Amino acid sequence: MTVDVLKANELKKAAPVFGQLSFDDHEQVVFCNDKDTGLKAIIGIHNTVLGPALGGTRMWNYSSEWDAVNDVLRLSRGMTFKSAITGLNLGGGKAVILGDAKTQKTPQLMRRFGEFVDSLGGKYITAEDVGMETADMDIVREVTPYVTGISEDKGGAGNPSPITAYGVFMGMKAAAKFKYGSDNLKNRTVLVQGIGHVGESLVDHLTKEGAKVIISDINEERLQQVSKQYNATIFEGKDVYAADVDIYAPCALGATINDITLERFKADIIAGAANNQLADDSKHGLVLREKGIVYAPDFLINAGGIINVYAEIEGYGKKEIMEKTENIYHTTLEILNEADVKNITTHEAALRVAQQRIADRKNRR
Ligand SMILES: NC(=O)c1ccc[n+]([C@@H]2O[C@H](COP(=O)([O-])OP(=O)(O)OC[C@H]3O[C@@H](n4cnc5c(N)ncnc54)[C@H](O)[C@@H]3O)[C@@H](O)[C@H]2O)c1
Repeated sequence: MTVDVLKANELKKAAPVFGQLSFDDHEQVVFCNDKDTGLKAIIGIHNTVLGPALGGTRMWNYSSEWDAVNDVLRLSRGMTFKSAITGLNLGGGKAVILGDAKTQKTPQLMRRFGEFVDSLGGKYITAEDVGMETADMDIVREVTPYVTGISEDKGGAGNPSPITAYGVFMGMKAAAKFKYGSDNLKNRTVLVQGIGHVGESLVDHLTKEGAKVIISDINEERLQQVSKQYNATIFEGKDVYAADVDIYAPCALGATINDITLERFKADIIAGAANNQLADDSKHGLVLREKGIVYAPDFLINAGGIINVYAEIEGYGKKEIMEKTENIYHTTLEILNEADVKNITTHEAALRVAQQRIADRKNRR
């Protein structure tokens, strides 16, 4: 998934890895190459103070290798803060495989990728992300124990996406409580951008709550199917960012909140599953605050998936998974109030909590 923050030309001007803004003190970056299977992958390990770096693998047809490097670095950094704020003993990491998941993903390629993960001896633990299925993680499991998100019949916690969607729903309700004084989303208009694994499940929760759901996706077939199943309205306008809705839920790409889109938002609340929604954390977080748009930090409210896969390591069950995910409601409300009191962005408020937990652990060592 390309990120709008720095384009290839700008990245080239910076030092290739250590000099990138997104490098941000990564502990280790591993480039994996295998001619026989066509595998080209990058594993980013941002921080392991709290535990092994856990984060999914994304397979995406990047427009350049620079975009892939930038994406994996931004994503693995985000995982550090996601696990820290959620109270999990995990560090932050992520992997990207360069290529088209529909045409270039083979069992051989996934197995080879698993061998690279295994070579890190547990410092990085993988899972699924965009372009990956639970079945792919089952293949990775054949060659390494350092994988989560495997099938339930193979001892895993299964597909994390429905849990992620539930956490996003909780975060969205908390944001509504903060903005409107009530967390009831009945009759609120919610635009869900991207109705993939997480987006569709979010549509399900919203529909059951009685919200007016509008959906947008680049996949026409999915649009028709989800619209029919949940009686959701397909977005017909030209500009999804200017849609006249109460809540915008980005569940597709990162960096959709950027210099170009920011001026156009009419929504009161932004709460969605996509990672790295703010193209520039501090700059765009501040503009949202000035415009009075309540932004529920992505790495806080989309943590349901990591809570689910962490169960495979810690051995807790569905009940605890759901309780921890439901708690996203309270944490989100606390962070929104904290940001308000301290007059800082909601992203900054969440980041401070996460960074403090990491600093405390480091000091105790
Ligand atoms: N799956 C999880 O548990 C999880 C956990 C945390 C964060 N996330 C993040 O949530 C987002 C969605 O994850 P997913 O697993 O549902 O992915 P997915 O690949 O299943 O779904 C993504 C959907 O977005 C659509 N899409 C792509 N570009 C679009 C565009 N420009 N406009 C509208 N739609 C577009 C795709 O067609 C697809 O339907 C990703 O950013 C992912 O990193 C997912």
